[in-house]
Amino acid sequence: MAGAVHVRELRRSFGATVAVDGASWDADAGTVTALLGPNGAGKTTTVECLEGLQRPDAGVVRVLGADPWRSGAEHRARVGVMLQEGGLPTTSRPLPLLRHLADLYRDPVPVADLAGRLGIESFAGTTVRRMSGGQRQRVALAAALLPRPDVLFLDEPTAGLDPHARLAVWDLVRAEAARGACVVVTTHSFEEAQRLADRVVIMAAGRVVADGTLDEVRGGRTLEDVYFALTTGAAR
Ligand SMILES: Nc1ncnc2c1ncn2[C@@H]1O[C@H](COP(=O)(O)OP(=O)(O)OP(=O)(O)O)[C@@H](O)[C@H]1O
Repeated sequence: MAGAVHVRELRRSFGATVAVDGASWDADAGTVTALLGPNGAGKTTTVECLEGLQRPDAGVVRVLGADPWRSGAEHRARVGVMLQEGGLPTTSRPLPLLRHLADLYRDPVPVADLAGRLGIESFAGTTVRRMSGGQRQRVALAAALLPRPDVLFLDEPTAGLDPHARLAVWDLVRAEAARGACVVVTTHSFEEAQRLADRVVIMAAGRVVADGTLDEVRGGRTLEDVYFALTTGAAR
């Protein structure tokens, strides 16, 4: 299905701060889109509008053809979300927590599969409170993948992960796209964008300053050069 994620002329302000200033881009099923941009560029605000956590002031956002602000439980079950903070209950251990979440879904990925691929067994006895940041992130990612979502939003999924875990996450994300999911990843890592993404959207000061396939956006230069050329002076 084309156009799994659709953003048109999106605007969202907080008081005098225009967080998103008329952004437009699309992402298709079976692809990974990397959303890049300096701190404060409007990436999280855009993604939260797509997740139905924030309401746009103007413009249109659609996920799987639905307005995420008004959509119900059935729609939400098709959308996987991994937030930076994780939002995991602090006294849980990872495997019972994931098994409990799996029970909420009709056809979950087996917990043992995800736990194995993300190396979660090695800290199975640790409560969320005592986990390292990277361990929490792996559990949050496993939780987002459990329902086999059609659309997956990942906010800096490998920030702070060790190199082995990073590779495992990249493999899993590519596998999600290969089975047909539309994956949107916000990242500050050029390596991550280049390893993962079919398409790249670069935001600066609330606007989209580049949008295309990785090769289109690079245009024969490095992604890093293009990024700095388009975003320097736009940080806030
Ligand atoms: N709830 C809020 N109240 C006030 N201002 C906000 C709020 N959320 C975001 N902003 C502002 O909107 C702008 C865009 O923030 P946003 O979090 O979308 O950026 P970002 O691109 O995700 O940044 P980062 O890379 O740091 O995560 C920033 O100036 C931020 O301070």
